Amino acid sequence: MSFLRLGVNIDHVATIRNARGGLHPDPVRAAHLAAAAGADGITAHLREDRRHIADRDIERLANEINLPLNFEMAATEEMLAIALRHRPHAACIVPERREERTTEGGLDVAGAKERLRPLVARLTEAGIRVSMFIEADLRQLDACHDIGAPVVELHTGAYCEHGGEDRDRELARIIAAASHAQAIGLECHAGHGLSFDTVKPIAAIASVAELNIGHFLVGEAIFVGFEASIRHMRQLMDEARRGGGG
Ligand SMILES: CC(=O)[C@@H](O)[C@H](O)COP(=O)(O)O
Ligand SMILES: NCC(=O)COP(=O)(O)O
Repeated sequence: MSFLRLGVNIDHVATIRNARGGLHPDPVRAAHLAAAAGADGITAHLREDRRHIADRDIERLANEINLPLNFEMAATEEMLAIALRHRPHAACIVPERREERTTEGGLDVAGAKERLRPLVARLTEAGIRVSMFIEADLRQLDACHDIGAPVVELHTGAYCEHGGEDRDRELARIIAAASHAQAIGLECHAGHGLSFDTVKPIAAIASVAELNIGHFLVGEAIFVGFEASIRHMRQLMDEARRGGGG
């Protein structure tokens, strides 16, 4: 069974820091703790409104941590310039609306291929591995393949938010999308809203290579500590991979 990487998203360490406008808690310190806890990568989303992660955080993460940095960014010239400046391991292109509380869905790649194609090319030329944050939709997957993106990240928000038959339906969509991604040669990641209660069915999907998880881990850290929160998530992911789905 293939290894499943855990990318820890530290956005909401910065949310707490920004609540008072100071320097504590430091997202880069959180990234070091995540590495010590066994994270395989760090994810950080530099939003246009800088509501949590700041430009200085990205600069320090790029220069100070030894784990691969997955830079989440909107498809804008501003963010492209920042990505080219810091050359993260990966860039995940995500939709953004200033008025949204959090990411509400996947990027409509199929509806913007000619706008996104040059962005993917410029990031790729800089040695940055490009991921597209999309819904579990075969048309979106084919569009990502068409524009040359090597990686997709399937949005798991609807799966996490629903229960019962609706969650089962979302899970089936994600499983089918992950299978299609593998069939057309795309590396498949998944993320958004995952928790201890929801992670195992997603982690059990053999064609998913990476999960990006943040908000829940930061919240759980308030009660058990950041390293323990991450280690628990890692244990659940490993159990799922060994066949302990559920
Ligand atoms: C793309 C995604 O699902 C998250 O990584 C993203 O960072 C969510 O935005 P907030 O972190 O601002 O909630
Ligand atoms: N792309 C998903 C991610 O990085 C983390 O999302 P969340 O766990 O903070 O909802």
